[in-house]
Amino acid sequence: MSLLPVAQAQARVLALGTPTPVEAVPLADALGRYAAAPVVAARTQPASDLSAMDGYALRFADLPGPFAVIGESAAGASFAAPVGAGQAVRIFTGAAMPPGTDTVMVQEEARRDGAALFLDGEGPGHRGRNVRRRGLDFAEGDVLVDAGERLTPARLAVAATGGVARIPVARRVRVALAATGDELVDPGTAASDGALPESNRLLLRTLLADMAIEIVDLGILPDRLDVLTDAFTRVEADVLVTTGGASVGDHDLVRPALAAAGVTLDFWRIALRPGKPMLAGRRGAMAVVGLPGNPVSAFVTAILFVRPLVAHLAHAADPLPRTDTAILGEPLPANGERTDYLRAETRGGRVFASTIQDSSMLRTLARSTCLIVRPPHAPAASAGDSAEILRIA
Ligand SMILES: Nc1nc2c(c(=O)[nH]1)N[C@H]1C(S)=C(S)[C@@H](COP(=O)(O)OP(=O)(O)OC[C@H]3O[C@@H](n4cnc5c(N)ncnc54)[C@H](O)[C@@H]3O)O[C@H]1N2
Ligand code: MOO
Repeated sequence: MSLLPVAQAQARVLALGTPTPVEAVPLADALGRYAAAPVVAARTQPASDLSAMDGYALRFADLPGPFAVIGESAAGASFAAPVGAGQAVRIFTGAAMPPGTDTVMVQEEARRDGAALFLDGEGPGHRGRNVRRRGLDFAEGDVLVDAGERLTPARLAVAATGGVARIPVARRVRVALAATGDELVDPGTAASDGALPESNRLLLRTLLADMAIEIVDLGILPDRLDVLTDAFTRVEADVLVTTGGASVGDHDLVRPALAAAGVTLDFWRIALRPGKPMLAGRRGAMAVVGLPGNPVSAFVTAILFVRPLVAHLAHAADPLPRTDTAILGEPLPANGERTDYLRAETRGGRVFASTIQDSSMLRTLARSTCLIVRPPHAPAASAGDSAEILRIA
């Protein structure tokens, strides 16, 4: 079987999943989810012309005054009577402009003598100065958040201001996690020399922690065909993610166990380093992604495939990770046929790839701030060249 290019593999993984049903949730519960329909403003903001400053509302044409102060307008307690020529109203930030006024004189430039008001400074430079016009931010009926956009704190705040109380989002995505390998033990367990603390489920759980998911933890499974097959047959989830046992060794039993559990394989092996032995398939509506066991390979494939798949199920319009551009601090050799994701650090505004790029080395990964993306057959690059990077810290 030939190696699948990364972009094709991503498209095929996304196509394996069915976006989950929609529920309307209160704004405070919608963080990190994706709007399943456009969020539309139910009101105009500001709903009327408002003062942007503490000072005096007046008619620009009457400047430089003097003015007679005839009342006060505060946020939530506006002055409703019409304001005539030569008159002004004391006003505070966020308060409605009284009818007839069009400009605010800031209080730092005002001098009061009883009800008389004098300009004591340059004054507002133009009609409408220090006034926020009705609808400045948005109008009723405007789309505040597009369908498929991620709900960030700022997007939730604008929805609240738009008079929206609940947003339709996908129900939580159920993600089943299984680590495989006879050598693996729970972290912190007193263990023999041959034992290795298991870290991939933690990596996956935490890489997905900012998304609306429910984890179905299948734990650490041994390298036994019957046990793996049984676990993969019973699991109920939107996505099953396994790690380890994806390669060609005698103890790499994930593929045969998935097949025995009724999973149809869509592809196996990607033109990717690290992460080549990844596999993907489905059982009914459940998407299945088998990540390689090496922790760095699991990390890279989780970012390139698992997070996007979960985002796609959660109705994200744009689920793939975004890359940036950075300047190389050192030359890089020409690349082979696989897209390479080099662990790298940023120093002085330039990126430096780690000397050893072994996919077992978590400390190197932990020190890295980005992955340098080297496309298939990229020519050698020099210090100072720009390169595509994926930020990871
Ligand atoms: N003859 C070949 N051998 C290998 C190939 C190949 O093409 N031909 N591919 C290599 C590549 S690339 C990778 S990546 C690995 C992936 O293999 P597996 O998915 O079968 O992973 P394992 O053998 O189970 O484990 C690899 C390594 O990672 C450790 N591991 C596994 N799971 C965890 C976990 N949950 N937490 C921490 N560490 C874990 C495991 O102990 C091994 O050291 O195959 C190459 N071989
Ligand atoms: O692809 Mo493996 O993930 O290079 O080490």
